[in-house]
Amino acid sequence: MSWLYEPNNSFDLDEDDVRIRPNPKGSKPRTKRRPNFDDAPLGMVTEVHLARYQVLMENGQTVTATLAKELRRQGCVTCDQVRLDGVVTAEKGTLARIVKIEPRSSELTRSSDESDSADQTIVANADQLVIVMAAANPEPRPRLVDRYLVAAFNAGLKPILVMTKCDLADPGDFLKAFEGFDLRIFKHSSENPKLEQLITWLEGHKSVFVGHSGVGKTSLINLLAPNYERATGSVNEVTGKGKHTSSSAKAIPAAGGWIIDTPGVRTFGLAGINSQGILKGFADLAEGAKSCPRDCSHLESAPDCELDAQLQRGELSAQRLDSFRRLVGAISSVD
Ligand SMILES: Nc1nc2c(ncn2[C@@H]2O[C@H](COP(=O)(O)OP(=O)(O)OP(=O)(O)O)[C@@H](O)[C@H]2O)c(=O)[nH]1
Ligand SMILES: [Zn+2]
Repeated sequence: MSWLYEPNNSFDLDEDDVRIRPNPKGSKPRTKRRPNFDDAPLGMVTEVHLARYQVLMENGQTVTATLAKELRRQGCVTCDQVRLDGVVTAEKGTLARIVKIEPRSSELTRSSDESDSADQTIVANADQLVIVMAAANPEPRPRLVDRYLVAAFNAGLKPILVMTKCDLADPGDFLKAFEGFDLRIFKHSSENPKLEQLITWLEGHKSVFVGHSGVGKTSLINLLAPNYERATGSVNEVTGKGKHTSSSAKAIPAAGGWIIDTPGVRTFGLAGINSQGILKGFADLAEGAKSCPRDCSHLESAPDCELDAQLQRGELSAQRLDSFRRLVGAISSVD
């Protein structure tokens, strides 16, 4: 448990409170005693750039801040609710300090495909994932949508699939593969944008937009947030990959909620995600799966999978089970 959650009455120090560490400089030993920042000014991180955090405060001002050393290991990301200490003003050249990160309601992480490297949290506290795919040019990629769906369900985010460039091709056939998911679908064409339905879905939510290069994600965000100019140079034009030091998710107020643009995030690794995470997107299957043998893969090949028994008894939809198994298959093929 971190020092942030220490009860207020624990400020009487005794010897156990002193952290013993090698102290070559002979400076004073550090103690656990720290101020309580529960009432410090609160804001939301809208962007992280080169260890500087843009924090939108409750009074509408945007303050630039650094992250207290104690919080660096924990990490602070876009949409984190944070408390500030120091010079909390929007004045140029001043720097505040993030001294507390409020508990997160969700974490969207880009887990690596190599299980030994660390996951990278991209956005905190979001509740929707908007998957942007083009109907053509570039061709839609069903496997990539599956990966995004796994990431969304695992993080507890509601997915929305936006098909762009519907003026170039009819995405009807492509979309048939996604009928078995709890997934809202929006068809878009920049030639004739009719965004009302999408805007109602975005209202009051924090929605993370993801998509691979060229699908029209920036064009769409610019339509939804006309005052937003994406910072250029955050994505390498040649490799299409974001530079880790400079690219970060950026939260933009739009459509009565928040749109979070993710330059440089093209795909999500799936290592470390298990079928339990995917079941979060399949409430109708989750109950039955509890009766499965321990470590059941829930795949068609799994012996005694309770989901098969339920299917035979007509208690669940074959389409839903197929869709669930397709996503479980996607994570299994990585391991
Ligand atoms: N025909 C058609 N073209 C579109 C549509 N939306 C975007 N485009 C075009 O597709 C190209 C790519 O659009 P962008 O918005 O830059 O795509 P992006 O997904 O942001 O791509 P990156 O900048 O690489 O991340 C541009 O030439 C757009 O004009 C659409 O609905 N229909
Ligand atoms: Zn099972």
